[in-house]
Amino acid sequence: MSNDTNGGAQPGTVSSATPNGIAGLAPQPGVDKPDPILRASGVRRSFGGLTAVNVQNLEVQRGTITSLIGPNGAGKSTLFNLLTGFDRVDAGRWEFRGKKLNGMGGHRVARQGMVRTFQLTKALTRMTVLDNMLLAAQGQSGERFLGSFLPFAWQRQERENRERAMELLRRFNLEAMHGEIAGSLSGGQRKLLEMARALMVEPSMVMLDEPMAGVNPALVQSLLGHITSLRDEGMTVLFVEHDMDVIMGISDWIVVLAQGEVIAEGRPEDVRSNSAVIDAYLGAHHDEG
Ligand SMILES: Nc1ncnc2c1ncn2[C@@H]1O[C@H](COP(=O)(O)OP(=O)(O)OP(=O)(O)O)[C@@H](O)[C@H]1O
Repeated sequence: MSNDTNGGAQPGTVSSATPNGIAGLAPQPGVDKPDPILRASGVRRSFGGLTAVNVQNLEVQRGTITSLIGPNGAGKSTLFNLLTGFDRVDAGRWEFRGKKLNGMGGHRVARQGMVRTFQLTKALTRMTVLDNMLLAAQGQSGERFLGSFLPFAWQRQERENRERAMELLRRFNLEAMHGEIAGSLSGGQRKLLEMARALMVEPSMVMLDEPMAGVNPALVQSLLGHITSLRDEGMTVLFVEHDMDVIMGISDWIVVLAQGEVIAEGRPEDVRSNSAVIDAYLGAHHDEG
């Protein structure tokens, strides 16, 4: 697919570098990081009698690619939703760049610089690629509010948004598709668009929810290249992904959840050989069987 080219460094080469001061960290659940961008403690969420998330302590080191993994039902999506303001905790607190986020809805969280990707909804697939990008900026920056009082500022903002949108579409090799209906994109191109949309608000951290799901294996390397480039530009990336090969190859740090709790953390090589992780995955397979 000519529209999906590698966005930067080779993903296979990044993990051994362990950038940003985490190389010497002890691979312990809940270990403090030297320069955390996100810190969570005592975060709990139950559904009826089931404790879906019970995270005592979790820090994400600034400028890393950190992956959240765990067997089915481990609580990954629930934790992701809680941290990004799309679900409410029963208890706990978390802060991003030193600012408490408890109680903030998703749009306010995004305005703090922590942005998540979303799968394109039906409505979005009927809009053009460019309009998708412009809507992402509008939904997250409070632009409507500005426009209702200051039309000139709004016009300038709109022009800047268009410029940024086209620049990002160029970066993700979607420029030629800007006038096309988003629903006509391939699975891989949709994932690129989802990532590009998240970047409209110039976040300092992007949270990717299964960015490789449904993507043709040939395009996975391209997506990984883009993710690595984001990290290399100084962004922090947190992602939830099922594919172990993908995670081991690209992550600087891995957090493993099982039954809602962080059971292990470390560099890929630490996690790969961790017996608690192996047991959790095997246990989950037994439960399924
Ligand atoms: N809205 C909800 N109502 C009731 N139970 C829920 C709800 N959301 C999640 N759960 C339960 O909470 C637990 C954690 O689910 P969650 O989706 O967070 O896990 P996950 O690690 O993302 O799993 P998967 O990898 O299968 O997507 C599961 O037992 C799930 O059934």
